[in-house]
Formats: sequence, C-alpha cells, structure tokens
Amino acid sequence: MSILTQIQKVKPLVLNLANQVTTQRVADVISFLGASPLMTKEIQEIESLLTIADALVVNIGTISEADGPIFLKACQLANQMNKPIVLDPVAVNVPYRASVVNQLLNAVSFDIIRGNAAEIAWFADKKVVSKGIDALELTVSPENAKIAAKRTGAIIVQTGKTDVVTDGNKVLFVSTDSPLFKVNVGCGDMLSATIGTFVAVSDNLIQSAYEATKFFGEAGVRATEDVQNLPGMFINAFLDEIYQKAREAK
Ligand SMILES: Nc1ncnc2c1ncn2[C@@H]1O[C@H](COP(=O)(O)OP(=O)(O)O)[C@@H](O)[C@H]1O
Ligand SMILES: Cc1ncsc1CCOP(=O)(O)O
Ligand SMILES: [Mg+2]
Repeated sequence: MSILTQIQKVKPLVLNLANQVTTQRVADVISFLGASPLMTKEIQEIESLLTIADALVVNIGTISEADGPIFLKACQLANQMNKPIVLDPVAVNVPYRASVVNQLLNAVSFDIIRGNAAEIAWFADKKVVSKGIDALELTVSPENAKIAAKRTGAIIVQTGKTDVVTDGNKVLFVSTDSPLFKVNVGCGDMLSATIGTFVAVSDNLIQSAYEATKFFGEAGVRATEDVQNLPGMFINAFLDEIYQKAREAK
C-alpha cells in the first residue's frame, strides 16, 4: 500500500508548532492529504496532544521568547514517545533563531530537517546568501545537505529549484520547477507539513521524505499549469491538486 493510501486509511494526527503567518495553509495541506492537523502553542497541553499525535512539525518562523521552552518540551517528549519530528528552521541564519535551534540540537534528535539552501547551509556551518526567509542562491550542490545530515543525524530535505533529500550517504533529487512556489509565501512550511504527514504513517524516513517532496512538487507543477503561471489563484489550485492526487493514489 502506498504512503498516500496509508494516510487516507489511518488519518494520522499531525501536531504543529506552527508560525503565525502560514498556519491556515499548513492546516489545509495536512487536511487535504487526508490527515488531521492540530496547531498549538500551549505548553500545558503538549504532553496530552503528543500522546494522541502521530508526528510533530516544529516551525520556528515567528519565534518568540515563550516558544523556546515549548519547542524543547515538545521535542523531548516526542523523542521519548518515539513520534517523528520534522523541523522547519525558518531563517535560522538570524542569530536569535540560531541560538534556540542550537539548544534544541543539543537536547533532542530530529528525524527530518526541511529548509531552503541557506537554512541547510547553516547546519553545515557554511554560508549561502539569504535574505530573511529566502535563500538567494539558485544552484546549490548536495554537499551542504550531506554534511548537515551527518552532523545532525537527521534526514535533510534541502529545497530550491532542485530539491535534495539525503541521510548523509544516499542522495535523492526532485526537480519540479515552478516560479510560483517562490512567489507564494508558505510553500516551504506546507512542504514540511506534508513531510510530517508522510512520516506519520511510515517508518522509512528517507523514503517518506522523498515521496512527500516529489508528490508536493508534482502537484505544484500541475497547479502552475492550471492557473496559467499566475500566482493569485495558485494556492487554491495547488490544494485541489493535492486533494485529487492524494485520492488517486493506489
Ligand atoms: N527556484 C525554484 N524553482 C522552483 N521551485 C522552487 C524554487 N525554489 C523552491 N521551490 C520549491 O518551493 C518549495 C519550497 O521551497 P523553498 O522556497 O526553498 O522553501 P522556503 O519557502 O522555506 O524558503 C519546494 O517544494 C521547492 O521545490
Ligand atoms: C513571511 C514569514 N515570516 C515569518 S515566518 C514566514 C513564513 C515563511 O514561510 P516559507 O518559509 O514557507 O516561505
Ligand atoms: Mg521556509
């Protein structure tokens, strides 16, 4: 049975420590895949929610001081409960974010880290030009992703024009090019949540990360054709493609 069919069957609960910008888009993509999203930032309920969750997605996009202890507690509990964690290290090159992520890396294990080329370069201790949430270099080799995977022990999904999925040894590529991904804020967050939904029902981390990234990219390319390359209607067309494609899976 494919991972997508498994998602429809199990309807996993995906718990999100989401950012405040793209929360609805992230909830939508999880729901349209056939799973159940839940967003929280309340430390008092983390344990009970993780008990019923199948995966945790941590997005640092709008981090505040109060978030540090919540991220730490959620990730520690998820590790103890053997629930997979996907980290989206939005703009981790900014010093405050870097210090919080360093604390997390010292205390917990992430199963998957999904970021753009500049964010993944940070985990490899390399510099790639970035501007806030965006990576500015278009062609980036898989070397940084491989180093980041070896250093963190996580599967790395480095996104850009070509996506790289690696455990540090094996390297898989996804090329699904559409300029509308870049214009629409939140596509990275939606991909991280999609990966979280795939790993919620599959123990094979690298395979689920790869299949999620490929599925997401292909839906985006089809949506770009549907909206004739214009960005305004893209997210709706994209979510519709995800909904349909998920249900066509065998
Ligand atoms: N230049 C690009 N051309 C085509 N697709 C891209 C490009 N950059 C990113 N994507 C796609 O957009 C999605 C989000 O990636 P990215 O923009 O790198 O993340 P983020 O939004 O976190 O910066 C991925 O599915 C990726 O394949
Ligand atoms: C604009 C913005 N500011 C803080 S988080 C965020 C959204 C980032 O989304 P993505 O990295 O998926 O484009
Ligand atoms: Mg991002």
